[in-house]
Order: sequence, then structure tokens, then C-alpha cells
Amino acid sequence: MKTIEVTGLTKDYGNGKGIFDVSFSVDKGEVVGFLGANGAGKTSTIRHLMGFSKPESGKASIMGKDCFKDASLIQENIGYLPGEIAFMDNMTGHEFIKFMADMKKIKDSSMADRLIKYLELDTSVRIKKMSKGMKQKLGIVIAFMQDAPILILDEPTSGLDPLMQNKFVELIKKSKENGKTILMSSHIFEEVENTCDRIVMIKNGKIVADRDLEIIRNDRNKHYEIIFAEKNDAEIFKKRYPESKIDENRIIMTGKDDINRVIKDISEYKIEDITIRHQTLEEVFMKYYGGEK
Ligand SMILES: Nc1ncnc2c1ncn2[C@@H]1O[C@H](COP(=O)(O)OP(=O)(O)OP(=O)(O)O)[C@@H](O)[C@H]1O
Repeated sequence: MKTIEVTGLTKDYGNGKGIFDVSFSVDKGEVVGFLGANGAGKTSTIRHLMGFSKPESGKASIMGKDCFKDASLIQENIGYLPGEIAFMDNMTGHEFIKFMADMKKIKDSSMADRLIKYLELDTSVRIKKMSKGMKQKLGIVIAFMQDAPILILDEPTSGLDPLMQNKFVELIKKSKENGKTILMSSHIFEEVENTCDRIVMIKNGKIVADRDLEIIRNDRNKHYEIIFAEKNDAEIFKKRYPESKIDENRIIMTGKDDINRVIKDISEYKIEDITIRHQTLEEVFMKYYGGEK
């Protein structure tokens, strides 16, 4: 049995909006990044997983339980961070954490205390006076405080500064070490690359990719950017590598060509600058986005 399973999930909002025949699964202990541009269907899928929306067809289940039929069981037991957090504005952070802990029947507050300290969150502030980042931290504390074995996080780093984003990445890594199963939506490739085992990508409500990151890493092309001293040399080089792109005396090419051969070929010319690197995950996935992010 898969820990999280979505099968043929469909919800048509009209005008081509919604999610259509979405299927993917997450195994126990796996960390899966759910990537997609704005409006791609990440939140809609997650809301079905949390039992807030009724599928038009298809099914979402967690630990074999139907997410809609067993919504209260799911909501009580999953560590969940919503994309748009609706807080009780008049409460302080502390009061709200206590309120949620009571609702989720959490007796031990030590995990919440550790998270508050780790994220440097001042919980004495009233929620209506909190910045976006503070509210996001509060949401993270609530999602993680029950030490749930399954976490569903909708754009968890939205509103966090780079330092806190890094701390969040560490939190995910630690949670993975502790055997948690995590589904995390994002449009930030880097954070997904740093934390996830697998990527599921959604575009216009449909799944367009589902790949292990290890396979993607091993399969990445090399990216070359070469600046020739002479424009003429760049043109000659371009003829040897017809797939490359040329802009004045600059050649950009991506491919699996033997690096030794490329370096040997380059060495025949006077070069001003050269960069050789692996493709980023974003570059690999750009084809699925079709140019739009
Ligand atoms: N209840 C609804 N009624 C009508 N349209 C909806 C509803 N919920 C979502 N949509 C539309 O469905 C599409 C998918 O929205 P969703 O919120 O799932 O996207 P997302 O991938 O989470 O985007 P973002 O990154 O912007 O949060 C959007 O075009 C959205 O406007």
C-alpha cells in the first residue's frame, strides 16, 4: 500500500481550469516535490488530499483511507501546512498554537517549543500584527508540532527569507532521516532539488512528469558557455557543433558530448572565458513548463 495515493483525480472548474486525471503516489519515507507554475493545480490536488474537496471523479487516499470520506481522521493525523493560512487574527501566536494543539489532541508541547526556538518565532505577537514570514513560521510550527508521520506542505517556504528557507531545508532533511513521508508543493526548483527524492510536475491541471531526482541528476546534460576572442572562430566552432547557439562571439551549448573532445576542440581557438557546468534542475524541467515558469 502506498502511503499517499492519488488516482485519476479530476475536478473541472470550467474554462480549462482544475485538475484532470491526476495520478501519482508517495511511498513511506519518501519526500516528493510537487512542482508547478501558478495556477497549475497544486493547491487543488492538496485540498483533495486533505479531504476539503470532493473529487468529481477519481480518488485521493492516505494510508488506504479515502481522503474525502475519512476527512476528519486525515485532518487530525496529517501534519498540514496550507497555502493560504487562515488564522484567528486576534489570538497571539502562542494562543493559536495552543488552540491547534488542543484541537489535534497534542499533549506534548516540546516539539512546538523546539520549533519556535529553531525558527526564531516571537509567539507573543498578535497574529494580525505578524508579518507574512512570521505567519508562515507559525504555520510550519503547527504542521510539524504533532510529529506526524505524514506531512503535506503547500508552498512551505513562501514568505520566508533566505536564512529561514535554509533552516526549513534542514528541517525537511531531519524529518526525512526520521522516516517521515512528505509531499511538498513548490515552484522553487532549488529547494526541491535540495530536499526531495522525486519530483511530480503538474501543468494546466495535468501531470507532465514523475521522476526520481537521482535519475535526473545522472541524466543531466552539460552546459557550456564559451566566449571566443574572435567572432570568426565562434562561427567556425558553431559549424562543428550545429546544435549550439551563437550570439556574436559567444557559444552556448547543452549536450552529452564527451567533455574531453569538447575541451580539445575548444583549445584550438583563442578563448576569453569559459563556463562548464551541469544543467540545473530548472533547465531540465523547462521543457515540461514549455518555456513558462
Ligand atoms: N474553487 C475554485 N473554483 C474555480 N476555480 C478554481 C477553484 N480553485 C482553484 N481554481 C482554479 O484552478 C486552477 C488551479 O488552482 P490551484 O490553486 O490548484 O493552483 P496552484 O498550482 O496551487 O497555484 P499557485 O502556485 O498559484 O498557488 C487555477 O486556475 C485556479 O484559479
